[in-house]
Amino acid sequence: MKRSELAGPALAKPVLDRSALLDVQDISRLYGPGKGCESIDFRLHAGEVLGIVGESGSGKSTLLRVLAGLETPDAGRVIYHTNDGELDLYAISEARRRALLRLEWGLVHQNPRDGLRMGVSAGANVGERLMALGERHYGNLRAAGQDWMTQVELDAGRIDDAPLTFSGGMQQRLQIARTLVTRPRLVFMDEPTGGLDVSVQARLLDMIRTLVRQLGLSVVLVTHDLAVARLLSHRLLVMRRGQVVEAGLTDQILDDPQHAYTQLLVSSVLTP
Ligand SMILES: Nc1ncnc2c1ncn2[C@@H]1O[C@H](COP(=O)(O)OP(=O)(O)OP(=O)(O)O)[C@@H](O)[C@H]1O
Repeated sequence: MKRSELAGPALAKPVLDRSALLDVQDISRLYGPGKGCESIDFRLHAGEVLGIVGESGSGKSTLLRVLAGLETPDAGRVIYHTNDGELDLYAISEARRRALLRLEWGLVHQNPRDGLRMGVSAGANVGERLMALGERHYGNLRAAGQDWMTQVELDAGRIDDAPLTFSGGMQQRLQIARTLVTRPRLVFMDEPTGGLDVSVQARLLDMIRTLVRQLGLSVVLVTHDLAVARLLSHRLLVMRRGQVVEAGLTDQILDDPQHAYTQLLVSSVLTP
């Protein structure tokens, strides 16, 4: 991202539904001293985008995997607030955790190949997640495929093409369509614009920002790119060597960082 984009406007604050969606309580997952994540606490509210930032190796992806039910923590609890009550993510069965990811949550990987089935058509990639929710009507599945391809600004005329024939940016759009078609209550994104050309990144970011706003999505976003964090996140956690060194509103943290590490992170982006 360019400096000028970092200085751009923050995501407009939605009227937040202040109900808690996720409570993260003293979570640790360490592979070695300072490697992984340690003693992490925060609450995510409905309609909120929480950015997790920090340099490479600071533990962002480890934390995201634990939050998304993909890696068991050494200690701590992840409490998910459903409409029917609370679920303790690692006290429920593996099958129930998998079902959560399929039915109520969404995960956008940095590499779209990790989130798509490359050999089947774009439409099938979108329709498949709906089928997991019980939709069987071919016409409805196809219409949803076309609708979502349009929403992510892909040519719906390419619904029968395999994602293998798409560019990296197009594959990422398709992965987002596949994730959002089921209208998940909570979405995890790991470097969603990483590995793409800057101009492709900027257009994709713009689209993600629009969808987040329109759908009022609740998102946990991992990024090492402060410009991405600025554009998408309402609040930030800054991680260093597995620990959160600073947390707060995005503008406050990026405009007036308090911790020496955050000051370094911000200045290393701002200094040519
Ligand atoms: N499965 C694993 N086994 C051993 N060490 C691991 C494992 N996964 C991550 N680590 C280590 O834990 C630390 C944190 O890695 P993690 O991927 O969470 O950081 P990150 O902030 O997401 O970095 P990046 O942006 O480079 O992915 C690193 O030192 C990494 O080498």
